Amino acid sequence: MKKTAILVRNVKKIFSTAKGRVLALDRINLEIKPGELFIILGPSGCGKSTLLNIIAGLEEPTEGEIFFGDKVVFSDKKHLSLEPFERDVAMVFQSYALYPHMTVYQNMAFPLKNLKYKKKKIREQVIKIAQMLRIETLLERKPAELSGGQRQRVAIGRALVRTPQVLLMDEPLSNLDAQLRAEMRVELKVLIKDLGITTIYVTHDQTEAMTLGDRIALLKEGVLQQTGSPDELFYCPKNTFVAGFIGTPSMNFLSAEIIKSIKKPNITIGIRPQDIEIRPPNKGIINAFVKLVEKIGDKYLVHVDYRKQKIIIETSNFSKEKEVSLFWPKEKMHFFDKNGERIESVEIRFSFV
Ligand SMILES: Nc1ncnc2c1ncn2[C@@H]1O[C@H](COP(=O)(O)OP(=O)(O)OP(=O)(O)O)[C@@H](O)[C@H]1O
Repeated sequence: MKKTAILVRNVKKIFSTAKGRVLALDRINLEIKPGELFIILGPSGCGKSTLLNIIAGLEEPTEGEIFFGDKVVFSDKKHLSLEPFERDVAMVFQSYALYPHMTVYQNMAFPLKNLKYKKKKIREQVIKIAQMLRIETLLERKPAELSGGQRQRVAIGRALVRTPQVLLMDEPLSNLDAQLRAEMRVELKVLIKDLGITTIYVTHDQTEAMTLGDRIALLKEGVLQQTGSPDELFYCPKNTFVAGFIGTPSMNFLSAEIIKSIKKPNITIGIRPQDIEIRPPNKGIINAFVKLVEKIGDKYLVHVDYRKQKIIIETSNFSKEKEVSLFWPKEKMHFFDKNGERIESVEIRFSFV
């Protein structure tokens, strides 16, 4: 098996608009492995869809190169750009444009008919994928007779029937309600893994990214912040943006100063809400005042004030104290320099400011 399914090299995208140029992507480098479920994550407008469209061949980068396996599918130097169908990609979007006059079966068979598959082969393939998606009983219905979740399954089925080399998905579950989304997410992962198709999945939802992805690339304003497994991004964020974007509630940030150091004295200390323990006053590291307590399921989110900075603690037991002390294990602290970049230092002596 080839080591790399998709290689994105130094991809830059500038849109020219009436109001000037928009730098949508700035020198993006990615290496996606065969069979990987790879997530492109980031806030609205960060360039996720642009990057996906560029990989699909629906949009051309301003600069850079893209490889599918050993094959160049885009190169600015070679003035080469393959069409989407030449790249053998299938796409699923947020709005699933099914043909309303066709049945589910006909919708799913459509891509295979176009490829001039034999009737028997089409039937076998549609039924196989419909069974995997658990829509085999709906094959004779029209899209209007289906629920949102069922329609989205049909759209996914239609993308998968011809077993493309690469599956590209742009927020495919965002039209579904929260419960259905969570269910579909799990099913989708099982299906993609069963089929072994290399998949790139765009979302702005970090929970979705963390549960679905083998690896995640997190973008901010067209710039790649970090690529890694969900655990790498959660436990070892490269900067304060990644640290704050991944995990709910967000990581707490506290200002501090390095003691006995001339260089970079101001730092930020990050501690996740789940890593903080509430103790009686003076029994922890810092004393703080409780401002608000939220109960979410069987958990409490305790909001406290510490020297005008807000800290959130997630805990499973809390009795209504007003004054508390907070404790956390040393190894749970994340250190960032004044530019927000992670500092990998085992021994940092600091004081809060
Ligand atoms: N055709 C275009 N012309 C000009 N600017 C564009 C065009 N398409 C996208 N942009 C700009 O490029 C940037 C990236 O857009 P893109 O749609 O890729 O973001 P996104 O991360 O997918 O956002 P969302 O999550 O809101 O869909 C934005 O600033 C956007 O306004």
